Amino acid sequence: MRRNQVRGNTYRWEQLVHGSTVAKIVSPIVSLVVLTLVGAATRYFTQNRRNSCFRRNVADQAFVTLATNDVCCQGALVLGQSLRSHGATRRLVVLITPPVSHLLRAVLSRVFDEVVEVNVINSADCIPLARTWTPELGVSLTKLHCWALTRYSKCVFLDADTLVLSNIDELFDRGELSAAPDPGWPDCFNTSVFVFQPSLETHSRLLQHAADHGSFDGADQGLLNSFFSSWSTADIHKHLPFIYNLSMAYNMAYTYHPAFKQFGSAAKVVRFLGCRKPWSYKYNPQMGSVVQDGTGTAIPQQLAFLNLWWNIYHSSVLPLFENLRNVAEHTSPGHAVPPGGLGEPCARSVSGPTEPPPTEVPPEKPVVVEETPSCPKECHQEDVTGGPATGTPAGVLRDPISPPSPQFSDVTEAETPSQPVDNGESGPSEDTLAPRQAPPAEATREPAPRDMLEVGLAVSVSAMSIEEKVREPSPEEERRKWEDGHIDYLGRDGFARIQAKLDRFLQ
Ligand SMILES: O=c1ccn([C@@H]2O[C@H](COP(=O)(O)OP(=O)(O)O[C@H]3O[C@H](CO)[C@@H](O)[C@H](O)[C@H]3O)[C@@H](O)[C@H]2O)c(=O)[nH]1
Repeated sequence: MRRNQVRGNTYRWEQLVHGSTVAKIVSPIVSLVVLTLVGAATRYFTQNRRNSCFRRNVADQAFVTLATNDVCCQGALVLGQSLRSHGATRRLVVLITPPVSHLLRAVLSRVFDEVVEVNVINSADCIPLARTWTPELGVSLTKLHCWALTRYSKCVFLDADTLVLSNIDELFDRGELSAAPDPGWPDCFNTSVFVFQPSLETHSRLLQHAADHGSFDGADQGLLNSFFSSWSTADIHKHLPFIYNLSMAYNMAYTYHPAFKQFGSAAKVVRFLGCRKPWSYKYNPQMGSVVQDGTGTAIPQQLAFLNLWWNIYHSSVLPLFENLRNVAEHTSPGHAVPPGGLGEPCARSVSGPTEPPPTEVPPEKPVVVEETPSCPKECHQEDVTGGPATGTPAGVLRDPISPPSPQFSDVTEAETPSQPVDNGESGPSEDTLAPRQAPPAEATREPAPRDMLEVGLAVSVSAMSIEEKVREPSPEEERRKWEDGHIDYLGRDGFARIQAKLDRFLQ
């Protein structure tokens, strides 16, 4: 009966509609409006779903950086915090090498979802590369290991000396290999920022390519440009706009100043090119500005970015050290570090893909380590680098998939995929927090001088600086060097010292 009534109503409506001239005019308009509304609603819901999907962390994509020593780790930390503060929705991964100290590993694990230890690829070990080898840059070849991060479907690599100025998640819409032109030779891409697709096949082809052809600049950029040699002509979509890799060289005026004036404000990633990095400057926290010391005065455009870098360091990185130090002070020596790391995370701990990105540490947080205006630089170094109970790496993973390469004797032997891998679903397991049982394969090679760098922080009310110091090799490292045939005949292993040791032994 109800159905009949409905039918009756429909009939009357049709009669009414078809019978009236007004209805004949109104009907298409109503249909059009209804269709438009349905279309808009569909678009709205689809878009919303897509947005909410992207708002969640996308677990199989990552921003990746590299830091082979404690000094570069300072850059990686600022980069990581800048990504977080701009709402990066992908995971953050930092590749480190064995010389990175336990303290820095612990701090890195507060900012990055994964701290992955890889082997140093040093072009000095490879004859074809040796022709153009420069020790400073050779280590950057280590970034090739990013292709072995196959738990991610796509990644964006950023050098540790880059700083993110706004959200750059859209880079994940690009394919491999997307990069910005190098300012020095725009037919080459610059390898400070690039989009890539992890693949073990590409990884081993890259290593093979390095061994077969070397690198025309002795570093990763030459190698990657000759490997992805069609970049300049094949696909314009793989050319990232320059605003994703704005080069800032110290005390060098920008070569195309009008363009900088016109487009500079749209920059999304800035890179501190060359030998003088932000961490080489002194910073005055009261003024919120780097201290110009006359040795390579920064130009105004660069100064703004340098100040921003230091501002982030001061407000969001320094508290992480402070926090760890506090925790270490409350942890008796030999105490196991609890799962989840050392104390409360300042920035973040390992989180699942659905957790919202952590917020930056509020700038109000007190950050001064020691308030001693006239203290000499060295006096606070141990405050940070030598604190107790920081000897346990927190959330540090070995790279599970670095295949060995005959050309690179220092490349890690492949580890079984069954090794604990942080899947990002929970905090680091006790396994991953435990000190490594066996030294990594690559630790048997002699670390390059730059790899032996540690940092000290000199902090006073009016000046802060990150100080590089060359770490004395441990007795274990000394022994390994000796066993590997790296003998310091003129110094530590000189005949006189050996004789003295023998004499002592024979007494
Ligand atoms: O001792 C080092 C040196 C470098 N790096 C890493 O490698 C990157 C590049 O090294 P950098 O000293 O910044 O080189 P630049 O001369 O500023 O950069 C150019 O030259 C490098 C070598 O080709 C390329 O990797 C860069 O992409 C390219 O912009 C750094 O940001 C770090 O991520 C380390 O981890 N440890």
